[in-house]
Amino acid sequence: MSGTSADGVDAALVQTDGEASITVIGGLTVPYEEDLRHRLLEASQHDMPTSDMLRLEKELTQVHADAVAQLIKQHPAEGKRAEVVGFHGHTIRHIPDECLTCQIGNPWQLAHSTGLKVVSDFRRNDIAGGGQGAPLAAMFHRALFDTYDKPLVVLNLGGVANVTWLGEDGALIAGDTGPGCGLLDEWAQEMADLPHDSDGILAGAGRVNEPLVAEALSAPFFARPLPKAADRYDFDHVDVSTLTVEDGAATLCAVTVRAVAGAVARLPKKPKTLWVTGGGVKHPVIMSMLAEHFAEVHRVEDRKLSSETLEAECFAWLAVRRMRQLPITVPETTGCSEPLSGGAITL
Ligand SMILES: Nc1ncnc2c1ncn2[C@@H]1O[C@H](COP(=O)(O)OP(=O)(O)OP(=O)(O)O)[C@@H](O)[C@H]1O
Ligand SMILES: CC(=O)N[C@H]1[C@@H]2OC[C@@H](O2)[C@@H](O)[C@@H]1O[C@H](C)C(=O)O
Repeated sequence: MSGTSADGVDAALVQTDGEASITVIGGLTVPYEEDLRHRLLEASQHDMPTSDMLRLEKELTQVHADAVAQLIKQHPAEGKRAEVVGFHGHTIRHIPDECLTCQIGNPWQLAHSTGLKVVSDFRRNDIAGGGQGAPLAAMFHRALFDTYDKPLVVLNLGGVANVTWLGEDGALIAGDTGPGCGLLDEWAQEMADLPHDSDGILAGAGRVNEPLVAEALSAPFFARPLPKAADRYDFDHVDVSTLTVEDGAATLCAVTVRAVAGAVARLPKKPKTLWVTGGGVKHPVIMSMLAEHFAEVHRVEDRKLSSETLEAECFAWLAVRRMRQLPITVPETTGCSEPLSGGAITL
């Protein structure tokens, strides 16, 4: 999995039936070199010449192949028994309202490098079937949190933020809520030359500008009910450029958290617990702002799950579901018209 933050490839080795049986054997992250990260972010925002895009795809795929090789080397006995790689690739466009999405990554190259079957292109069947193409993690969250006290919400704080609401009797609703840490990353890079607001050092010293939060959240996206999905760059209208670096960071955290709270408030029942995953769990200001809106907030680590590799585990699980012809999306998770399988198999 290469998430929208473009910080690297997360990989996980998982033994699963694509249903309730999920055993995570190991996981790791291979960070991108600065130049590759820069070109991925560039390609995600601007049209890129085709040959440059193909070079980018080839290099990106090679990092994924290296991640698989490292993981198998770390766990040789289980690694030898690996059957399939779930390969999300990297999203460079997501425009569900036009039925468009694009994840780059060459499954043939990965299949040759690893000697394994590859499942890729997870989102386009959902889009073709009337869905938003994201989020895809909802059914995995349901499988993981099946025995927990409901209703609950799983919140992923990556570049974009997405939630899965789980009710009693297996009910689920999912969707993207708005920005995750993406806007904050850009702000930290532009204003402080930092890759991100590490440990909340900027936001922790700032004050929230309420009028700017209200203005940011007045965009039509935030009024739409779940399920809905967004591109990482759909929130460029959020403008804190008049503020100091610290106040801007605090205000961006508030935008992320209020958007989550607003989306969850419109769900059928208040969650008892919010389980948080993704890199945002390491941001203390975001976490303490969440605690102002939700009675119980936990990192997924509190239940021995990994916020770093949960999405990678999800795509392993989804790959197995694809091999078994099981659905990966339902109308409540993406708005697709019927439960749909997804993913292309490269033998
Ligand atoms: N120590 C830290 N302090 C504050 N924030 C952090 C820290 N470590 C990571 N982050 C945040 O987490 C982000 C990465 O999160 P993650 O890897 O879950 O995103 P992603 O998977 O790329 O995104 P998406 O889920 O949208 O695809 C970083 O860009 C940064 O904003
Ligand atoms: C189009 C796309 O890549 N969307 C990502 C992004 O990052 C978080 C959020 O937006 C989520 O909808 C999705 O990723 C996760 C893995 C998902 O599909 O569940």
